[in-house]
Amino acid sequence: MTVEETNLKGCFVIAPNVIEDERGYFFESFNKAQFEAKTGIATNFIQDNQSQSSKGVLRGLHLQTGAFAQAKLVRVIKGKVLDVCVDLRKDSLTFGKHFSIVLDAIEHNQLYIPKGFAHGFLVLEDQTIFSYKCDNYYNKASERGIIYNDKTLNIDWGFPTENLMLSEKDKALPTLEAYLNE
Ligand SMILES: Cc1cn([C@H]2C[C@H](O)[C@@H](COP(=O)(O)OP(=O)(O)O[C@H]3O[C@@H](C)C(=O)[C@@H](O)[C@H]3O)O2)c(=O)[nH]c1=O
Repeated sequence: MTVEETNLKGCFVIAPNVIEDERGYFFESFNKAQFEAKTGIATNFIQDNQSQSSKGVLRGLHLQTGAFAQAKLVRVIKGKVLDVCVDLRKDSLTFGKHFSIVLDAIEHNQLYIPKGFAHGFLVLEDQTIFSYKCDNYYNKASERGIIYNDKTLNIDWGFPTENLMLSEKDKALPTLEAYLNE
């Protein structure tokens, strides 16, 4: 696997070694020892999640705060997404900056998102299956979020916004400014 740090410290793009033969392909989707050696980050993933979405669905921007903050290792099993993470670490030089990347089931690329980031993705193909590892359990009371089209964050989702499909919960998320004043 190859690992490349993004413009946001501690946030990495990971490309697995995909081995192809006449039957199809094989790759190690997670290898703790290699991950830790190449990122320098000790991991303890304890929950795996999977979701399926139609094209035009946007999930996010989400995070859990406090004792239930989560680092995530995200990837696409089927289809394609534009994945976005936002640095909300208050002591970070890149606070408020985001990183975005297309993740798909052809490249099998992954994104490691540290604790203290908000995360979201826009689904670019129908029946996309998204999968991720988390290093902390789901805790409803610790869930927070920021509206995907926050003017300060200024994320280019590259998709006509009138066609997006969001949960009622996500439509009601606060701006970055309101989140910071919560
Ligand atoms: C995230 C989560 C949700 N749920 C439940 C709550 C709810 O009934 C249903 C769907 O939850 P949501 O609408 O929050 O699902 P979703 O919008 O897919 O939430 C996810 O979005 C992406 C962007 C992330 O980064 C994730 O951490 C997570 O917040 O699943 C769990 O049981 N465990 C979990 O870990």
